[in-house]
Amino acid sequence: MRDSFLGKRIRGGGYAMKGAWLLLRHEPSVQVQFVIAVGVTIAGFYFDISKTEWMFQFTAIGLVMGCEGLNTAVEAMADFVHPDFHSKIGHIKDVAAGAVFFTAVIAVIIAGFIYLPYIFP
Ligand SMILES: Nc1ncnc2c1ncn2[C@@H]1O[C@H](COP(=O)(O)OP(=O)(O)OP(=O)(O)O)[C@@H](O)[C@H]1O
Repeated sequence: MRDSFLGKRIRGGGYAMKGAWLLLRHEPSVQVQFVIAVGVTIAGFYFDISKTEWMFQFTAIGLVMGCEGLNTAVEAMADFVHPDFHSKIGHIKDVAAGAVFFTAVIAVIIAGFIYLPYIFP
């Protein structure tokens, strides 16, 4: 069972959940995003948003937190392979952070589309 197709997939899922827990436990940026995700989920219940709005909201949350997790992995990898200061490492980290920025801007726009009509009817 351990080395079967299903066994490997189940083990992979366990590693992924461990990684998600590590991000939530140790990464301040992911922790902030998690608090914001809980906040907008409460807001979603408060304003009784539609099913489509829930889908966009969860897509935005998943995009931002997923991208932030990958950015954290890129930063850790960069620091591991080249702990010293190097302009190439700086470029790699800036580009990875830029990817998170794209998703964060889109998430703010989606939040505006969802909540502004409820707040200013
Ligand atoms: N080794 C390095 N060489 C060159 N520039 C670096 C290096 N490390 C960091 N930088 C620069 O500093 C910025 C911040 O890097 P850092 O690794 O501290 O990430 P951070 O945004 O502070 O994330 P975190 O708070 O999660 O550590 C990078 O985007 C990059 O411009």
